[in-house]
Amino acid sequence: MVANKRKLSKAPAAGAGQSKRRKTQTVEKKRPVSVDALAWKTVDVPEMFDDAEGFFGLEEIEGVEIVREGDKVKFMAAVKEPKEPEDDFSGFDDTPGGADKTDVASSNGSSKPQKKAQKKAEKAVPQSDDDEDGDDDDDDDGDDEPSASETKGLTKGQKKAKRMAKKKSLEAKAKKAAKPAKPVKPIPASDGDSKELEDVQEKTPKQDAKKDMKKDQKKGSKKEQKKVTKQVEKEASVEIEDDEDSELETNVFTALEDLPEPDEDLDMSAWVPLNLSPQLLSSIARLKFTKPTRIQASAIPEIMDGRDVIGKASTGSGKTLAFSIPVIESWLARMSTKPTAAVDKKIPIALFLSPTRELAHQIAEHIKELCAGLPTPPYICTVTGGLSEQKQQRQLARADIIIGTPGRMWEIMSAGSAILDSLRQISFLVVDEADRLLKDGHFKEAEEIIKALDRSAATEENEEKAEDRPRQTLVFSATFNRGLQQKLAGKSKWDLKGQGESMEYLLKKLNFREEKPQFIDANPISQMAENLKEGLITCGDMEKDLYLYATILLQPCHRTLVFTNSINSVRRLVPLLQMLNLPAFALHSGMMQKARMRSLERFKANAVTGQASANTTPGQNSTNTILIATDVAARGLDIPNVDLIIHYHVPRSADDYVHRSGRTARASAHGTSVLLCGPKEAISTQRLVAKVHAKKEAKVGLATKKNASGVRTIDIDRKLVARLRERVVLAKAITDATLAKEKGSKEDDWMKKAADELGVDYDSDELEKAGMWSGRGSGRKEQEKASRKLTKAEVASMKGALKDMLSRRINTGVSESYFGNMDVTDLLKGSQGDFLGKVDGLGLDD
Ligand SMILES: Nc1ncnc2c1ncn2[C@@H]1O[C@H](COP(=O)(O)OP(=O)(O)OP(=O)(O)O)[C@@H](O)[C@H]1O
Repeated sequence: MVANKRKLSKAPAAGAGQSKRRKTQTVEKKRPVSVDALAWKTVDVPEMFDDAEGFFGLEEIEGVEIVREGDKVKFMAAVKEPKEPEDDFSGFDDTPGGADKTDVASSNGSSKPQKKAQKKAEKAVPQSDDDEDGDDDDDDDGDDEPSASETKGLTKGQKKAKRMAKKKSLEAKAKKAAKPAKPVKPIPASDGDSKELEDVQEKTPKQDAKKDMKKDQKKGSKKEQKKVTKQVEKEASVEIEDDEDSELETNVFTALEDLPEPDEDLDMSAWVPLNLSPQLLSSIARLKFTKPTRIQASAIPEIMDGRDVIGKASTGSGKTLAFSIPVIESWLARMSTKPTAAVDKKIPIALFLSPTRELAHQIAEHIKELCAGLPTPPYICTVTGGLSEQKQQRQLARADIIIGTPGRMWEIMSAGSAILDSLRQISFLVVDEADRLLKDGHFKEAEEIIKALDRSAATEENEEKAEDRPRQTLVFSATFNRGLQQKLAGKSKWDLKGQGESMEYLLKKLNFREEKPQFIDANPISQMAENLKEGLITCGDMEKDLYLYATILLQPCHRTLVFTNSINSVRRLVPLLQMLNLPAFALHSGMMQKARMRSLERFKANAVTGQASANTTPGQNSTNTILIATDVAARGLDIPNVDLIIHYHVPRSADDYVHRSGRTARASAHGTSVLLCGPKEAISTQRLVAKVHAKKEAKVGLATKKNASGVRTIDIDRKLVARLRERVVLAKAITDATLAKEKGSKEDDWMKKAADELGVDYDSDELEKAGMWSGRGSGRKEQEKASRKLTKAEVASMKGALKDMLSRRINTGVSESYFGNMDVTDLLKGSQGDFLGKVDGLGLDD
């Protein structure tokens, strides 16, 4: 094994002996290259595979020598550059605000052909859009890692997609049998050194791929130059050992080096009643948190007293530290009494469960920040899907605190890993966002995890008695259903027998140590954050894109988070806003984990404080970054300076509304939440608002301007919005054309290949005529067809027209004949660089 490794590392070393100059010239010389540094060509598969799970992509490569050394394989190729990781919207400029700059036909006013193309576009892409009402098939309910029961119930389309993928894979295997030495490997690893290549081959969980490769190696000669096919998981979980993982993990949230030094003069007396250790107090001072929040002040002493706690407090009120501080205190106490025991036999002190991957990583970062000042901070391990399981298994073995999503956690626990034994000895089980985590998609895994934790290590069969168990249970959220709250608060009977698959049932399963856990409700009156302003804009069902754009332009802010109810909407809105020069990024559960993390990083990184002014060029408004997300971003995410939340689709439940809106106005910050409401959503919106504000006001409903609490109807300047229509229609036409072309060519390619293999003629028009595309979605198909028919020149011309429009400020209604008498500087002081004249924003500040 060692000898082999030496051999492998020797090959590049020989090259290293050459002069730098010679090295750069040896372009054609074959050298060992990582699988992912090869110039893979994507084999198109139809779009219907996009939402299915597992392997759905194929890539191929030619001109690669495969060299076998012992049980290792090297790929020899004349490849210069490592391949860039795939991005989500290949057809669009990845740079925020990226309306295509090279394709522009003219920037000097709309030319005749531009106008013609524009008209054609407006015809081809009507104002209506199936997607705007959120009634898509690709709902994303904000849960990560669907349970086994969920994947079992695949839709017809997904099953068909799986069947076809299987067929394709069998065909590929059959071809491979004829041509040996075609290694198949799942998912690209990133940085292409041969060590990583070994890791991928040794550790990939995709056993089929491994078997295929071994077979090929046995059959093939030592050196064969063949066409290699690799399978790619598209937007699915990636199981790859990769240094980039840890880099991303630590970069997503505040880097620890950035932490300020403790301020000696800080008055920390408000923390004294909590009896924290001087070490931890100094760590909190470093974070400049001079007093505990309400939930921290109430929950920390109870937890430190050894009680089980169910904590409820509004979004952004510091719940993470409320349950983390006592865990760290307990860990410090353990370290001071028996550090060697803890080191000898690593028993983690706590297991935290989170419903989403991003939240799990964020909790880890918050705890790391808290512990940054400690002489020996605890080792924290995140166990989430989408990243290398092998690496997580290794980290688990030395973890003091484990933070995981139920899906991946159960995957590891159920594999009979040694970690089970030590997990049974944890001192804390923390369930964050409990109302989400203990139901729906996570129910089964959560139940299994709890059962496994309670099984006696000795018998493996019997559950331990609660009093014998060392574990405290902490359950937190901003929302618990009202019936449950009453039970928890002792107002009705805590009798949860026979509740079936409900949250109450699982809470009972949590086997609290006490008959009744301590229920702490830090915000019994309102669930909403104190400094949140809520507004509602009514618009036509099919005008949401226009009103979304108008809201973003009218409300100057640093970061805007837009929530939709479907993945398709995210996929469509991101390029649409980019086409309108707005810096938009995507986040949904169909994305690969690294792409998700990258989006979050970009969303956080781009924001620059500062208002637009007369000097701001149109199109460079003061909204610095926009994240378009499904409910996967609704829970727990703590991103600074998010000042505006837009609900593009009305949320499915009042709780979702609370959590989405809670991404702004966190801690003591201010923020705004705006619902875009079409006529179809009016009733559900009324109900939702009534539910959310039920306790705060006797008379519930939408608030008037005078009645400032609750959700205010925003009197948006409709004339001004109308002035934005033309550019939105044009941007939408360009976006739809690009998306339709991409989708169309994939489908056509696939059908042609299938027809070829069957030996029949392929004619897409004939297929359509034969009614293959009729039924649900046929209207959308028609639109797509019309969009696809736009020529390249027409699209380029439309881009030119759009660029021209975006370069001009939007007149707010000032007659140009008065310009001579006006103070132009004052005139240009719009709330955004996009407007000529002053605009009033959304009017929620008065
Ligand atoms: N005592 C404190 N003083 C000031 N800021 C604090 C304090 N405790 C926590 N914070 C900060 O408040 C913000 C929100 O905290 P946290 O993410 O824990 O909220 P949460 O209650 O869990 O919200 P959600 O319900 O949305 O998950 C974080 O940025 C955190 O650093």
